[in-house]
Amino acid sequence: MGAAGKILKKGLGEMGLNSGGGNINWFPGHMAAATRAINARLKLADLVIEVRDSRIPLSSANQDLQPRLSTKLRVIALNKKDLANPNIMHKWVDYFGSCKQDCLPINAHSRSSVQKLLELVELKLKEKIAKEPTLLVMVVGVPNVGKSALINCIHQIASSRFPAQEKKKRAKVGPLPGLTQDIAGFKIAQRPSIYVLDTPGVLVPTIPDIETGLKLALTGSVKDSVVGEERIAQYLLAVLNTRRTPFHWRSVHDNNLKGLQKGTDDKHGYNLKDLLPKRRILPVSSDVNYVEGVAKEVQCALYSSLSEFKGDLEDENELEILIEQQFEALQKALKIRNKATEARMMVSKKFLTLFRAGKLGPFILDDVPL
Ligand SMILES: Nc1nc2c(ncn2[C@@H]2O[C@H](COP(=O)(O)OP(=O)(O)OP(=O)(O)O)[C@@H](O)[C@H]2O)c(=O)[nH]1
Repeated sequence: MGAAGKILKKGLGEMGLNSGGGNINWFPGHMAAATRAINARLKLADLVIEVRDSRIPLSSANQDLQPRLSTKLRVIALNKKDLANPNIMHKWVDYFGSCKQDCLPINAHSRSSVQKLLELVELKLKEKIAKEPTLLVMVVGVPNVGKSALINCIHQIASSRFPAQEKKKRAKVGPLPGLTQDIAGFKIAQRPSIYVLDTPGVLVPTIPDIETGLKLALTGSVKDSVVGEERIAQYLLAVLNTRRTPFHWRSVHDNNLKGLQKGTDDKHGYNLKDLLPKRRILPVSSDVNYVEGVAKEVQCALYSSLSEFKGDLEDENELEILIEQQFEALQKALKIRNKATEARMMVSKKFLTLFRAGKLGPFILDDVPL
């Protein structure tokens, strides 16, 4: 386990949680029922689209259901590819290829991306297509990976392919003759008919260790309240520092400094432009600029604190000291003036929001297995 892993283990240990992850109640109440429900519906599916988060291609799987899923015709859709590091993505595609598993990085908000996924699905179903009149595709995945976004996009594509179909086309299907049942889905192909079920199967993520739990929390598959925003932010800082990511933000820092310098230089003289009434800026673009500006401030703060740090990043105690300094630097960068107790929570929430929206850059948190 790296220093990032140790830090979070230590932090969670103080909360009285164990390091194995097995005894933590990550998903109170729903586990067994959810798994039973998915198993029953999986029987009906001719092909399964397993949606995973591109940022955690392995951690966003459900290990309990993998044996079951691997017996089915399956395509793994690595969703949110826009948030994942494109320089590493191809290694994951190669990895799944080496496991003889079809996989495709997608962005569920992009129609052309989902269209490519449907082409792959139709190709995989080609063999079955010869034998069956109606085929069913089911979308499954752990919470928040983008199953609904994908299904909505498939619905749009289906409606343009078959404009006559009502909002919820009902497909008559059944696992055995005589046991036909009505299932709601969208028709994406004809002769034979291929339907994509309109309700996704929500899988319970597997949490074999705390680090996996933290990655799932960081990407939104585990509720923040289960671990706490501060610990998730602490983990994110540990990951960024041990990967030396803030060093990549040097140019952001240098450009920011140049900008500040220019700002003070400009103040020396009057400028006619400053006296004219300001043009109204559309709120949407000013919001975007504001968020970009905040993200830059955060990157500069983390770059400065890491470059000034003289300790050993592999030593968990020293890394922890750096992280404490960075919480303070982030508070300034984010202009949070609340009391110390509230400030930490606010810093964590804003920092996580920036990361989750991809404003700190694209990441892949899992390592490709050797
Ligand atoms: N950046 C990005 N965001 C996405 C993408 N797909 C989905 N999202 C966002 O991810 C969040 C979760 O998407 P959902 O479609 O609700 O995910 P889900 O898997 O149905 O979630 P549950 O209902 O909790 O199981 C939403 O904010 C989506 O807008 C994507 O490809 N890229």
